Amino acid sequence: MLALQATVVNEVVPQLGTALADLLDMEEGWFRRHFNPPTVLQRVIRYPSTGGTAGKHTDNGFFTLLLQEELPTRSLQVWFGGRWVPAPSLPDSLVVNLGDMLQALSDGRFKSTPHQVVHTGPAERISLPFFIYPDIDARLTSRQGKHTFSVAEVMLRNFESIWETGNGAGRARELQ
Ligand SMILES: O=C(O)CCC(=O)C(=O)O
Ligand SMILES: [Fe+2]
Repeated sequence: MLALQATVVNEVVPQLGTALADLLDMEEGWFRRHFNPPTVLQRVIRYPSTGGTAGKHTDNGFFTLLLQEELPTRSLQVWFGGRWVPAPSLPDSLVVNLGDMLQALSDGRFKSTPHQVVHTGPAERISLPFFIYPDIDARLTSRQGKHTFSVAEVMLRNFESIWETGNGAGRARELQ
């Protein structure tokens, strides 16, 4: 494993995951039990210097850790306070986007983060998202019992929606 992947999986995910589970008021040991191990999807995205975009969407996992190349331009935009806010790429930092599974597990108390990428150059831009899900074999129930789902089934539905039917990711359709 690369040093970056080891830091993400062994340090950032457990610390942030435990803190979120606490905020969600989940029972003692909930994070350890359902993220043993976490499911981590890693992607490398290149936006050419001539420009490139990622349409507005939410990520469908628990949360996403996004490492952005340090550029003076702010291509990642986050929907906040009723408008698109550009997110800076700060040195040695990760952007955290909350995912749809976290929204469901919190019975809607936390909202997944709508975001999009509008990159207009002049340099190329590389981003490295780590999509963090619970154990792929987990079946989870939200804090108030309103949602129950299988992690594997939700992941498969998301894959089909993006890559087979072309309907976009997460809450993409709600955001239109
Ligand atoms: O390239 C980025 O900064 C974000 C990519 C993204 O939102 C995604 O892959 O889900
Ligand atoms: Fe995303």
